[in-house]
Amino acid sequence: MTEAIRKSLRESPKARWTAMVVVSLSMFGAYYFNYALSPVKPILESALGWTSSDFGVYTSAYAWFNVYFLMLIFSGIILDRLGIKITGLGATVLMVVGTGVNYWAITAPFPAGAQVTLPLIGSIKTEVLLSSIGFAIFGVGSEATGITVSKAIVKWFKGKEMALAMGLQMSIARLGTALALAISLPLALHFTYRAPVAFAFILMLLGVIAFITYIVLDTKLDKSEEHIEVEEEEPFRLKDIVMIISNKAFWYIAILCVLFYGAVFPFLFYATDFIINKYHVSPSLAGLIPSLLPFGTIFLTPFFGGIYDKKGKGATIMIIGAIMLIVVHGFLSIPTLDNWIFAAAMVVILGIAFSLVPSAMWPSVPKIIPEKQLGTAYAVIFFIQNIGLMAIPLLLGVVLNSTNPNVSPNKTVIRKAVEMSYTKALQEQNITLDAKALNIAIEKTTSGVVDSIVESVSYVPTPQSEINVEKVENSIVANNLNMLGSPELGVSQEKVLDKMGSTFKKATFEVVTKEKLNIRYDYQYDILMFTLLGVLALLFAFLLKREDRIKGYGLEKPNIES
Ligand SMILES: NCCCC[C@H](NC(=O)[C@@H](N)CCCCN)C(=O)O
Repeated sequence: MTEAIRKSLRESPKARWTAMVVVSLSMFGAYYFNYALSPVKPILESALGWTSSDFGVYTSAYAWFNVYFLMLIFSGIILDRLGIKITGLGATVLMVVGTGVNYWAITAPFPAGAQVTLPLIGSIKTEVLLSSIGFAIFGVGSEATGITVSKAIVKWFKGKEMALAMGLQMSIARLGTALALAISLPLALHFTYRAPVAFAFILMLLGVIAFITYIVLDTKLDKSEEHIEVEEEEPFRLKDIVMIISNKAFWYIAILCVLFYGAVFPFLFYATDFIINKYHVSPSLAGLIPSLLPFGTIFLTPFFGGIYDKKGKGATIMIIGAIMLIVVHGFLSIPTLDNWIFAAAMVVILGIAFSLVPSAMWPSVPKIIPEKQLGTAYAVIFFIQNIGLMAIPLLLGVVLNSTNPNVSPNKTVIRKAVEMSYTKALQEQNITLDAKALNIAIEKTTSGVVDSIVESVSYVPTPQSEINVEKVENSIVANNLNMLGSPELGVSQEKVLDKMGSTFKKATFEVVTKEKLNIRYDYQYDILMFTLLGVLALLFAFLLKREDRIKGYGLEKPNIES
């Protein structure tokens, strides 16, 4: 392997830490954009009529091209063959293009209800499809930048504070996530729902500038090593992929990665709804609890990285993180522990686990795989991780629906009754609403009723066999119209619609709670699935430690060479 230790620019702490900060800034915008639209979901629902499943399609699009077109694998090979500079520049430009397409898609005036029909996906709103394509292009750029940044950090920090540097790189990236959680909604409320995407576009341009600055530093590093005696490395060849995938320890890390991230990211995706359903809290408080996690990791990931650099124990750190994962999900699955403060404490512990494992896992890869193969190695790990992050939420959805078979049909009953109530009341009051506005009003009223029942009422649901769906629907409609009463003269249409919304919420609430319809999701089996992922992660962390003992990779040794 290349050994360049005589007066290389790497020897200057100022130079290598500057390089770390500059290259990490190219990922800051990526992590911002990844989460920029989540807080804006309700606004997009009312402004563009997006539904939750539209959001599901949009979110999953991040991995489409990386997984189905193997773009991540190609990115890894390109990185190892063409180097950090070309790959990083191409990848950051791709993020700009993807964000630009996304912005255009939500700005272009498509006719209301414009849809396209695609094989496998079925009918999809034109703007959802186009913004998803933008997000998929962005996903290719973002993941390719991720592996490039990792390889760049190894280049500057091998034998030095590599885990601290990687930890700080992740912190800088997660600051982008924190920024998205903090400012996306205010930006959208103050300007328009397009503002967070426009801001992401600016961050992506800054990301390209940051990477160009990094290229200058990287070129200086290469120059500083030109005259140093180095043992020449063989260039990367395609057969190197075989070497990577025939390495047992590499597979243990890749599997540990997908299991561990699979028990964190998809949990965060479902966490708000899980907390509302199990801990009886309002959606706004429930939304705050999962956001504790990224904030904690900003400080803890570099902290644990620093420990790994100085004291070693990389495999042990991963084992501890996996144990914490099991404890957290295990406790969250216990039905009687239903206090939200307890849930918040568990999320904080999950944050510690989510700092421990990444702080040791990513810097361990260069101890197992030679530097010239690192791009491909990181790419294969990211690829497997992306497959898991696409598949696990789908599996969770299937488990949730099959363990709660009545919840979704009962919610449909409520929605249908609310829809019938609006149609009748609007007819009676001679108001014509366009289909989009009507749909939004129905969605808002339905989710308002469901949320307030789940938050504030606890009852043993009536067995489904005893529910007469038609009778329940008719009672809801009758109660809604009865409570609404006759039209008031001289009141604006806006006020009438507001009154309909609030009255229908109250009246529907009364009937649903009287009939004791089951509309609360029980997440127990999903959380047990996360616990199982944790158990498997622990198993692979132990296997990794054993393999390290056999092969002597040095995972338990400090990263800083003395
Ligand atoms: N030096 C390696 C850094 C990896 C950080 C890691 N990122 C990922 O795993 C990406 N593949 C992002 C996946 C996110 C998908 N929404 C991290 O911990 O963020």
